[in-house]
Amino acid sequence: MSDFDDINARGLVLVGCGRMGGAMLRGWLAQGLQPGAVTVIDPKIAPEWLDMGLRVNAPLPHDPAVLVLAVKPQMMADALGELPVLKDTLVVSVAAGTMISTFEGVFSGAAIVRVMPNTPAAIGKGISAIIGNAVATAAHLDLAEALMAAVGRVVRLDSEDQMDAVTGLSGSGPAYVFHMIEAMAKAGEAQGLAPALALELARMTVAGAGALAIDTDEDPAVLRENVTSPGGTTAAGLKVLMDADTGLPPLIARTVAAATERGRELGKGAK
Ligand SMILES: NC(=O)C1=CN([C@@H]2O[C@H](COP(=O)(O)OP(=O)(O)OC[C@H]3O[C@@H](n4cnc5c(N)ncnc54)[C@H](OP(=O)(O)O)[C@@H]3O)[C@@H](O)[C@H]2O)C=CC1
Ligand SMILES: O=C(O)[C@@H]1CCC=N1
Repeated sequence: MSDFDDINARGLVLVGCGRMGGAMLRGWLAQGLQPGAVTVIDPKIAPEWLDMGLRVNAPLPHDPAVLVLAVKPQMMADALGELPVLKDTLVVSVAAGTMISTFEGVFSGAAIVRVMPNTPAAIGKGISAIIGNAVATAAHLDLAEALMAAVGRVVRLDSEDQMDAVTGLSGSGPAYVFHMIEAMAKAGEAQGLAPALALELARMTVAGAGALAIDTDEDPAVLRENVTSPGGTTAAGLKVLMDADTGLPPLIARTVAAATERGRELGKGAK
């Protein structure tokens, strides 16, 4: 990615190198970000990051191209309090809930882009939604988009109001899908399959269906119908899964609503 040229020259600061910060960093390094251009601030950084040539808990460069904030929303105030004033640095936050206005209170006059990524970014298969503040120019948004495009697809939002729903859907979404794998494997076991076999079948079924869903222009409903023979096994299964009262649709609706609401609460400072 050509935008890494500026970042490699001026530096990128990553505050918080846990599950999400680490997933993005892994993706960026694979795409050409130079380890020596990255300053990672994380007091309890995992040992795996220590021998990669990163600048770990080192003094910050005086004018980094990008500051990425990837600490938990509940830790954000502490993390922000430890940072120096930065000039001309694009501030990117991936924190759920934490509003752009919170960062504007700390980085006065700065371009700020709020991003909601997800952990498949670690293998370049993430989806990120981005929204900038009023100071963020087209160039700032392009830089944020390029950074996130290095680890997956990017969509731009019209309004920050959409961010909690995005968080509840795609930010948290990989966990729902992993749980689907767990649940399918358990269900296979209940029908007599050995645990390892059931897990392998469930994992590859979800992975293969996901790959097929993005490899074609077909609507997911059509892909579903392609599996469903009239009077066959899938129809019998879907009768249960698609039940309007007890099936997946109301369950997923409640799931995404609960996650979205939690994002709103975090945005209001809930612990
Ligand atoms: N995980 C995910 O799938 C996604 C997460 N996010 C967002 O990413 C952010 C990070 O989440 P996640 O990676 O899961 O959380 P983690 O707890 O895995 O990572 C956060 C890291 O930040 C460290 N940390 C805590 N305080 C500070 C500080 N003051 N300065 C520097 N580092 C600090 C933590 O250390 P310690 O463990 O010692 O506290 C930890 O290593 C959250 O805001 C979350 O909303 C967004 C999308 C998806
Ligand atoms: O669970 C969380 O709060 C974070 C945000 C989205 C995914 N993980």
